[in-house]
Formats: sequence, structure tokens, C-alpha cells
Amino acid sequence: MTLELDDLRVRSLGECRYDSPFAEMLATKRTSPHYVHEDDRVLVDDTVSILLSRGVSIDELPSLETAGPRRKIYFDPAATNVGIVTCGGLCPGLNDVIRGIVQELTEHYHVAHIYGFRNGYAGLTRRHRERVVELDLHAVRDINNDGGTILGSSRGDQDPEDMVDTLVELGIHVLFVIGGDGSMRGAMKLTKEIDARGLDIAVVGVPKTIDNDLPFTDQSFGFQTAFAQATEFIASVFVESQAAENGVGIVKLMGRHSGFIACYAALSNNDADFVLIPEVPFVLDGPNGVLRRVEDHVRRHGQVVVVVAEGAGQDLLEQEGRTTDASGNTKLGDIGLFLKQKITDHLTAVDLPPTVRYLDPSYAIRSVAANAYDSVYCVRLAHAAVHAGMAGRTETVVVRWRRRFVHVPMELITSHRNQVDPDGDLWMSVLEATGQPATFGA
Ligand SMILES: Nc1ncnc2c1ncn2[C@@H]1O[C@H](COP(=O)(O)OP(=O)(O)O)[C@@H](O)[C@H]1O
Ligand SMILES: O=P(O)(O)OC[C@H]1O[C@](O)(COP(=O)(O)O)[C@@H](O)[C@@H]1O
Ligand SMILES: [Mg+2]
Repeated sequence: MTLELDDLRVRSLGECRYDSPFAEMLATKRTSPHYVHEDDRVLVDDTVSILLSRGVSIDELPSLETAGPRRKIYFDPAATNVGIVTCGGLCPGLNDVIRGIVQELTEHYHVAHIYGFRNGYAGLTRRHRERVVELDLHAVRDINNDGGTILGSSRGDQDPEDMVDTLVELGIHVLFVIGGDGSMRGAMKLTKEIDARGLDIAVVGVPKTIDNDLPFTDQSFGFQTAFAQATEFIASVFVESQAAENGVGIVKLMGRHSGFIACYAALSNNDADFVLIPEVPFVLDGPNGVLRRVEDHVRRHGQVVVVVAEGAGQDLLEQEGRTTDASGNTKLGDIGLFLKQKITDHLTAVDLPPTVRYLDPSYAIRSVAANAYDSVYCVRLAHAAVHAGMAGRTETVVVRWRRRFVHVPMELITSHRNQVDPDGDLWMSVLEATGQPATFGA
């Protein structure tokens, strides 16, 4: 991917003139293996050959602004009002992020007010303005123990003018948007309207996706919790299929365009024999098609476990009448039920009448509370987001990239999808673990 330094430069509302509450703590800090100074930058690339292929001097290499507290900040904390909104599908850790933001703003920055908007962008519109809640330490005390989001969420377009009216009415200086690619596109429409009116409001994003489909982030928060949940379902169908004659276990997992959950869940306990993901097309019929491979497996081992991501094999399904959800996301055909039928029909036809155990855990993997690892990740993202907002960064998201917390322009995070690379080492691990062929088909 071609990347200029300018593509990676994040926007600031202006000069930072206020002392940060962290100024003293930062006074003597310099870049070390464990800390990146605010004036230093983090490289985008991490292999010698990629760096060399850029063909530019070290200071021109694509690099990212480091996240974290600044010595000077843009907003005067005592006069700062903050808003928080969670949008799109649920994800483990949303409450941890809300809690982390509120705690950091309250305990360290002592901001004036923190408002929570209810049910996504809808909560910012005139119609729902009266549902805004004030957030304090008490309101977020133990919310990390619960899945979901205390603020609620939603899909569906809202009018940016209407939403900015609300920000103005409440005197909001920093809005934190916790959401996925759609939410970040929505946030950019907000900043456009904010700019058009010449307002001094920062919009900072915390990227959320259980599909792990956002770029410039090692792994999105909640992903680890989600795939760990998914693992349990694969283990169940494995046990069931093992106990049955010609046992077939099929698990359909979330992942619209990216098969990360399927890959990680399958690798975690190694019970899966076939993993089907959107990034790797497959055919069902013919000597090298999925059905014959599944049949061979059942003949040799007496059972088979198939893990399929919801976005896999969409080309095999009837496309007619394909609709979108309220946010414009294409509604997918049900590849899980389709495969179940096809495998059942095929095995029956070749005299291996199967016992099929089909599970679609669906929301069960994303509605749970974050595990300890994700909780740590969430609170650190929350801290980074607060520092970015108080320093006047806008149209910016905070991410962890190659283990460093950094700032990325919103535009870049929505520029493309993070997907499993069929030539990459993750997919290679899946092929090694399952023993499935690299391709199905001719
Ligand atoms: N291109 C867009 N412009 C403005 N708002 C958008 C856009 N795409 C999505 N949104 C809004 O962002 C919110 C979340 O988007 P959605 O796609 O549902 O989830 P996610 O943020 O998880 O991808 C919804 O309210 C949706 O209407
Ligand atoms: O919540 P809905 O509308 O049923 O949509 C389900 C979709 O949401 C996801 O969980 C996540 O999608 P977003 O992060 O884009 O909201 C997908 O894996 C899944 O396809
Ligand atoms: Mg999305």
C-alpha cells in the first residue's frame, strides 16, 4: 500500500496552551523500548524489505503519531464538556471503554461534564435529546462486569446538522465515538459539519469491531473475547460429531467480510477440519470441491467439523433480492444453513447418512463481558482516546499498531478493510492445523 507521511498526519484543533495534569510525570521521559515520546513517531512497517522498498529516507518513512498524555493540552479541563456515544453492532468491552473514558476524564482531567448519548447516533438527534444521561464515577462503577453497552447502540443514518445542533446545545467540546467503520464514516460527516460552522469541537474515535476488519489495528478490542466464546461452540459440535455415526459438526461464526473469528476460533482448539472464510473462495462440487473433501474426511475419520464465517461463499447463494440493513450494510445469505443442507444431501447420496449438529452462536459471542485481556486493552484505549481529545486531536482514532498506541486519521481507518490474507501466515497456520487443501476447486 502506498502511504505518504501526509496521509498519516492527524488533525489538531490548534496549539496546546494548557498545562496537562500529566506534565510533571512526563517531564523526564524519553523514547525507550517501553515508551514512545510524544515528539517521536512509530513506523507503519516492520520488516527490512518493506522499509527498503519504500525507497525514502528514515524521516520520510510512513509513521504514526504516538498516543498518550501530552505535556500541554488544547482544552481547559475545568471548562470542558465531553460526550460519549456507542454505535453499530455490540462488541465485548464497550462498557470497559466507556468506564475508562469517564474515569480518566474525572480523576485526572477533572472535566466539567460528561454526557452519554443513548442508542448510537440516534441519541444525538433532536428527537432523543432529552434521553442524554450525565456520566460520573458512580454511573460507571461496575459496568465492566456486563456485556453490551450501558448507553445502548443503533444502526441507521442520522442528520449531521441535527446532531451538531445537539453538541452545540450541550456545549460539548470533545465527542468520543466508539464504533466501527460505519460509525467512523458518520463521525467524519460530523467533523465536516463542525468545520463548516467553524466550531471548536474535537471528534475522537475508538474503533470497535468483533470482526477485526478495521485496518491499522493489531487486533480490535473484544475480538479475543469473541473468538474465545466461539471456541466453545466448536468444541461442542466436535464432541457431538465424535459420538455419532458419520457425525458432522458445523459452526457458523460472525465475520461479514473478514474471517478472523473463524480462523482464530478454529486454531484455538484445533477441532476444526475445514475453515471457510470470505477471503478464500471455494466450490462445493467436483473432485476437489468441499463436498468431496468432507466426504473423504468422514470416510477416513468417521466425523468432520466445519467452521464457516457468515460472509464466506456468498457467491454460491442466490443473490436476488439482496437487501441492506439500516446502516447500508448488505444483508448476507445464510451460508451456514446452505452448507448444512448441501453436506447432508451429499453424504446421504454417497451412502454415508450423516448425523448433523449445526450451531449458529450468532450474538452469543459478542454480547458477553470482555475477558481480562480485552478489559486491559479497552482501558488503555480509553486513556489514549482521552489524551487525544484533550490535546485537541480531531477526526482521529486511537489504535494499537504493532503493540504501540498511536493516532490514525479517521479517513485512513475507513479506507479499506482488514482481511485475512490468503498468502499470509495466519491462513497458513489454519491450513497447517486443519490439513485442508489450500484451494477447493479445479
Ligand atoms: N457512510 C456513512 N455516513 C454517515 N453515517 C454512517 C455511514 N455509514 C454508517 N453510518 C452510521 O454509523 C452508525 C454505525 O454504522 P454501522 O455500519 O451500523 O456499524 P459500525 O460502526 O459498527 O460499522 C449508524 O448509525 C450508521 O447509520
Ligand atoms: O447486529 P446486526 O445488525 O444483527 O448485524 C450483525 C453483524 O454485526 C457484526 O457483529 C459486526 O458488525 P459491525 O461491527 O459493523 O457493527 C457482524 O459480525 C455481523 O454480521
Ligand atoms: Mg461495520
